Formats: sequence, structure tokens, C-alpha cells
Amino acid sequence: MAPLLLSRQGKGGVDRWLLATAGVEFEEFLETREQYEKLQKDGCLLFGQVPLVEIDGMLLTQTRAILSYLAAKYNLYGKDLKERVRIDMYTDGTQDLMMMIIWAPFKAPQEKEESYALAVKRAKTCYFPVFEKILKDHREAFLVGNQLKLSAPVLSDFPLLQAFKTRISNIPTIKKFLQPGSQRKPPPDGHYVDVVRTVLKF
Ligand SMILES: N[C@@H](CCC(=O)N[C@@H](CS)C(=O)NCC(=O)O)C(=O)O
Repeated sequence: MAPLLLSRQGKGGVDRWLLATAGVEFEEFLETREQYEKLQKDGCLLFGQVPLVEIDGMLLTQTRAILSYLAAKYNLYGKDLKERVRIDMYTDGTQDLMMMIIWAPFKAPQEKEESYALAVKRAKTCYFPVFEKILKDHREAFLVGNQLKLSAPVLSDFPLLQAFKTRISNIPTIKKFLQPGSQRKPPPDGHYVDVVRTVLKF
């Protein structure tokens, strides 16, 4: 049975990318407050939160745990413990950056612009230089190891990261996910914000 992804864009977006990268088909669910309340009532949400992924007879919550499970299951989690811990560090750093972007659409217009500007600043001063250096130092195709393990003008000062993004985009499963009509979500718009506010009562 295909994994069932229960979440909107937010943190569940990463699960969607990982499943797509692994070439695993998945179904999505969770559009209404009623569905969310039923999940809570049925005891499906360990701490009352999404994302939730139903897979292999389990109901998984907590982004980090979900990602670790999916990465290990689909052989995207390095070849040993040392590669794993590096993947975890890079993933957690990226999640910290993503959190700044995920909350931005829910803010008032002025604050929203400030949040995006701050996220771009943090990306360019803190995160991208780190990833650029990793790619420079180890001279391999990916951040960890030499097998698989993202427009933008914001990457223009980071040539190795830009080439990395191109390499990643050309991996067949990701290329497919980037095509129109895939399960990739569009950038958050007013409708998305309204749905999340209704479902999660933000
Ligand atoms: N530590 C959790 C946090 C999950 C989380 O913050 N979920 C939010 C949506 S992105 C949620 O379900 N909020 C509703 C609530 O807390 O009632 C994770 O990383 O998955």
C-alpha cells in the first residue's frame, strides 16, 4: 500500500520531497478541520500534531523521525554512522532555515517581507557558505558521499551549490517531481494560508 502523507505543505513538505526522490508513490490527505479532529480523536497524532505519515502499518509523527525512517528505508541515509550524522546535521540546519520560511506566509504583510528578507540573509551568510565549503572541500557530487542523498538568484554567489542544485534537479525521480502536475505543492498563497489556519486553528 502506498504511504499516506497527512499534512499540508509546512514540515510535511520535506517528507513529500523525500518520497518523491525515492520514487515512491504516495497519497495525500488532510484538507479540513473535521479530518484533523478525527485524527486527534482516533489517537493517530502522538502529540496532537502533523505531519503524520502512515507507512508499513505504523503512524509516524515528528518530522525528524519520519525523515530518518524514510531515508533509511529507501537507502538514502549514508553508508555508515559517520555519514548518517553528517546527513542529520545538514538536515537539521536546513530545517532551521526552513522554519523561518514556513511561518512567513502567516505573518502580516510588513512582517512577512521582513521574514523573507531575514531568511535570505541567513541563507546567504550562514547556511549556503557552509554547504558551498563542504562541496568545495570534498569534491564529490553530493553533500554526503558520491551518490544521491535547490533558483534562484539567491544562489548566484555560490557556484558549487548552484551546480549541486542542477545535479539534484536532473535526478530522474526529482526531475519528474519538478514537472507540472506532480504532487509538488506550489508556493504558499492566500488559499493555502486560509486552509492551514482553518485546519490547525492558527
Ligand atoms: N516537532 C514537530 C512539530 C510539528 C508541528 O509544529 N506541527 C504543527 C503544524 S506544522 C501542528 O501540528 N500544529 C498544530 C498544533 O500544535 O495544535 C515536528 O517536527 O514534526
